[in-house]
Amino acid sequence: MSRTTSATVPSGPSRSTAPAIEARKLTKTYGEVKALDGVSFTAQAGTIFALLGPNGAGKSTTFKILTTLTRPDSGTATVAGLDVVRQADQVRTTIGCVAQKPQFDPDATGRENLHLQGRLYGVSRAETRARAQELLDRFGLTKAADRVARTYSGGMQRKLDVALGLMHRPRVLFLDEPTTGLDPEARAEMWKEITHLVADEGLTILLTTHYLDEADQLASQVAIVDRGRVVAQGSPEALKSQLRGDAIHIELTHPPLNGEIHRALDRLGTVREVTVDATTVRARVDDGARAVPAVLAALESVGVGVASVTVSRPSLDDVYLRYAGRAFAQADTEVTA
Ligand SMILES: Nc1ncnc2c1ncn2[C@@H]1O[C@H](COP(=O)(O)OP(=O)(O)OP(=O)(O)O)[C@@H](O)[C@H]1O
Repeated sequence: MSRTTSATVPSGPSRSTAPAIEARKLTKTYGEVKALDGVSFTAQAGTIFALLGPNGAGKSTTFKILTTLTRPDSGTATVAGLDVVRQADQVRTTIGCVAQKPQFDPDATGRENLHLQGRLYGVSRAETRARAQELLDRFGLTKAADRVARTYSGGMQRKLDVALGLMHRPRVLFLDEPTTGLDPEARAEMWKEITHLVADEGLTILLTTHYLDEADQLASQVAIVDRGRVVAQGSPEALKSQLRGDAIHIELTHPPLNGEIHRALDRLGTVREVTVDATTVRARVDDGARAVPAVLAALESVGVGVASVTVSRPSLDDVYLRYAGRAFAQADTEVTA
């Protein structure tokens, strides 16, 4: 199914009105693949902005353009008011960048890694020592500071990577999938650190993620990216509150016959935005609890077996479904496959 529409949802005031990042109609093609097809968004200073999308949506390509690692084919972007193509060198000293792949030297200690990073950025010796200690304390790495980084847990290694990105006190920090591969506890800790960073260091953070809950929890603004385009943008609350009523999620016992479910639910006149895939039906209704008996009866009348029914308030998953025309998990698996 093709995408339906796109939207920008207004939301409440942010801490500052100056844009820290502006992307305008970015395009990028790799051979036959159109990775970006006109990506535009604005992130305000002093906020956390999330680029949320399934695998292959174009998040990393946008990240690479904004951090000057690659150039767009067309379109423009500024970071802290600097053009990412024409003023790439200045952008590099203004931003911190934490890529998906580890950036530390596994055979050096945490402290040595931080000292080296400080020197690479031309930070004075005294400031490097002080900043390294400050970051080790902030990320709970002081005890492990003089152990080689190879011996750190996954969560500690990720924290060291973020600390490296902060050594030169950047104004804007880019985090590419900051919690991928972390266990739930390490993930929660990383979320806490990211939130504190914005408050304590006055940073703007742009993070890419394919975790809906991560964008929902952390970001004051989210741009949902699908197939190289921003299909919806706004605060998580504003995006969700746009969707009227409740979401109904029905797991079927076996794949449905083509068209049967749509016809049966349409006849009820109270069910909208019905999507059906392998063994799942999703739809929206004004009052979930009231609608469920009629929905189940309608499915039974066309011989469809139901394994479970869930009624929930709208989530970012529902927002994605509305604007991309397919469920987030389905899009994630399509590209992986
Ligand atoms: N260097 C490259 N050469 C060829 N194709 C590429 C290259 N980089 C990205 N692509 C393609 O461009 C599209 C967007 O990729 P991108 O990595 O930006 O997506 P993503 O949203 O970051 O996904 P993921 O979370 O899987 O990294 C994908 O189809 C990808 O295969």
